[in-house]
Amino acid sequence: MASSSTKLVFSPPFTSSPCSKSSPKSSSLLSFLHHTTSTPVSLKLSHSPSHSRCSASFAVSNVLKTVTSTETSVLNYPQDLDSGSSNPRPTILVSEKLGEAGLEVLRSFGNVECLYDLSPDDLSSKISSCDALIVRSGTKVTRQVFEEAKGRLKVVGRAGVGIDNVDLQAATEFGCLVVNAPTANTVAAAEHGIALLTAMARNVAQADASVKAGKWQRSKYVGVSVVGKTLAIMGFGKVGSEVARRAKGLGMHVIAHDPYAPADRARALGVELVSFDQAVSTADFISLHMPLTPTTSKVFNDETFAKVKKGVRIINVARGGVIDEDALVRALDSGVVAQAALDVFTEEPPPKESKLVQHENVTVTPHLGASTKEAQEGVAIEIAEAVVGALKGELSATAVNAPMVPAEVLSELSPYVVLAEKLGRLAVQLVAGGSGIKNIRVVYRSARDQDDLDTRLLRAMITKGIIEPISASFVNLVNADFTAKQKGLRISEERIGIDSSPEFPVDSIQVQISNVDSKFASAVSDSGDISIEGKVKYGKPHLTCVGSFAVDVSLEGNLILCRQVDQPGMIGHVGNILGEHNVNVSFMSVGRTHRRKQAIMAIGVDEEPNKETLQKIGGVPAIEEFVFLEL
Ligand SMILES: NC(=O)C1=CN([C@@H]2O[C@H](COP(=O)(O)OP(=O)(O)OC[C@H]3O[C@@H](n4cnc5c(N)ncnc54)[C@H](O)[C@@H]3O)[C@@H](O)[C@H]2O)C=CC1
Ligand SMILES: O=C(O)C(=O)COP(=O)(O)O
Repeated sequence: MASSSTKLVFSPPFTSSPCSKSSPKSSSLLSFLHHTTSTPVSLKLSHSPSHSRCSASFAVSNVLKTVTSTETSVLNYPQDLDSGSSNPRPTILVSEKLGEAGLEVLRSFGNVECLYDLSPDDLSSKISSCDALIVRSGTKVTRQVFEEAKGRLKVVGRAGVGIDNVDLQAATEFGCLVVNAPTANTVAAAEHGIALLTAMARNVAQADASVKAGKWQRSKYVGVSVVGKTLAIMGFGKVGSEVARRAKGLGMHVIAHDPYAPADRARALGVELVSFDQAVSTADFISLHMPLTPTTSKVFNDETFAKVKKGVRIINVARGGVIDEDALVRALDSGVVAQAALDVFTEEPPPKESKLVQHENVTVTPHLGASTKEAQEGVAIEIAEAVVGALKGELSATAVNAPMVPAEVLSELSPYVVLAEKLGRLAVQLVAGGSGIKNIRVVYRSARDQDDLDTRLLRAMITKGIIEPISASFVNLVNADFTAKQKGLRISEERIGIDSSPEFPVDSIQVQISNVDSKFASAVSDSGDISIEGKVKYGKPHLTCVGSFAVDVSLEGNLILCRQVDQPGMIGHVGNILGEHNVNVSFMSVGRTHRRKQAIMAIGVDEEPNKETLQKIGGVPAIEEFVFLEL
């Protein structure tokens, strides 16, 4: 049983609910895997006393019905693709050229429309009839697109890596999942980087144009050798690493700057990780491979060019925006930068009269980094599978604005996800109207190791359950944290370790709402919070605790909670009233504090009782309070 030898209590210590039957053990901090938003989620380490003063709980009847399917659609889109439509297949808009193999995957699942020349306005007016949108780098998926989608757009697939053309904040706010295809074009981009590096060093493009113009200028196009030269890779991620590997093969000395790259990956490739200044000041060639973000925007500017080795050569297959293009023109004119080879531009296509593009020491390509047959087929399949998965309500391994949850974790958490949402829905309905909800505490009891319980899904579903009954907001895993923050909800999570089999991820989930009045006083625990607890039993969600009362009711259909004086005949009495009004009881459970004192009756009902039925229940003399809750 319990081993509570470790007395780690982080302030404030949490007192376990009297309902909790599981004995606690030393608790540990629940790790929050990649919690990416700034939502005020706090997590505390606690140790609960090893008492268990649960009132006796007994099921009055056997389960008459089982809960409906607990199959998880964690994205929980606002409307069911299949409902109310003569054409249940989703509509997938592909706005840029996508490989045939990917289109095949999409066509097997939905109606695919390939419209490659949409203006921003056309896209905005088209989008409200689309469930998914697939883009490359040429389509700007702006806030306006999400607004005009009017809730229908469920997923944006970026057939490639860079997602700087998608307004991620807007996507998240609208609960639209964004997925990308981050691996299939890595080699293509690296090969293009090397092609530009060597072509630039040997003036291939300029010499080609010269010969085609009828000239033969051998001395004008004398190049530089790359062997023995120092190449600085800025951004040592997938593409950067592959460029490094190839440059090593060319006999270059490779250094890299990347504040987030693991040193062992660099070491394994024989690459030294250095500071930004060291990289730019020692390199003969600088190759850019970082994403365009607010931090990297125009990171190559006048100040940077003042630090480089005179005559440096620059390659950019990342994003045009990481360079201040006017500053680069100045550096080229002054000879500080000898040459540049650019695949990407701040504005694409760049203006015809662009000084940078027209510069004689600049080699350009029209964003061709990912454009090999092989990469495009790979990217198309990668994105099509991610989009189809997302449309089915699954999370993709390449989700950009939602946690990436492996399929096996999803399937394991599936019944707990259903439980979490139902607990959220119940808890919020127990709040008396008019009282503002601010602080929600979620307590997970689990035998799993701290790193082995990912609660993001559960938290999102509790948030959904709490918010949706009291507002018009639609909440899913993508926008749960954002929406909670918008509504001023503070959700804190706590994990209490228990001695039990770690076979199941969670033993119980408790939802507490603080500083509010309840319309059902018995739901308020000793600590003064509305508190309910649930468990998954036989794969189905059950309510196991209301306030200080233990109950056991399958969370199916709707629920009536009554507090009564514990005396014989109550179950029959209320059961008769419901039966007379044709309301089918699916489950009943009574929990009490002391014999013949107060008891709580939890009654699962298939149909919603009408006002008259509820009044009759309320009129039973021994019933002190009752509440009807929709699940
Ligand atoms: N021209 C083209 O057709 C293509 C362009 N790209 C571009 O290349 C970029 C990199 O792609 P991947 O290597 O696949 O992405 P990645 O995510 O694997 O690598 C990016 C690396 O940049 C690093 N980084 C982030 N901020 C940085 C900073 N301030 N300074 C230095 N490094 C920083 C990251 O730590 C990461 O290691 C993409 O974001 C995309 O914009 C990618 C594929 C094709
Ligand atoms: O994958 C990327 O980030 C790219 O830049 C490739 O862009 P593209 O799909 O060729 O428009």
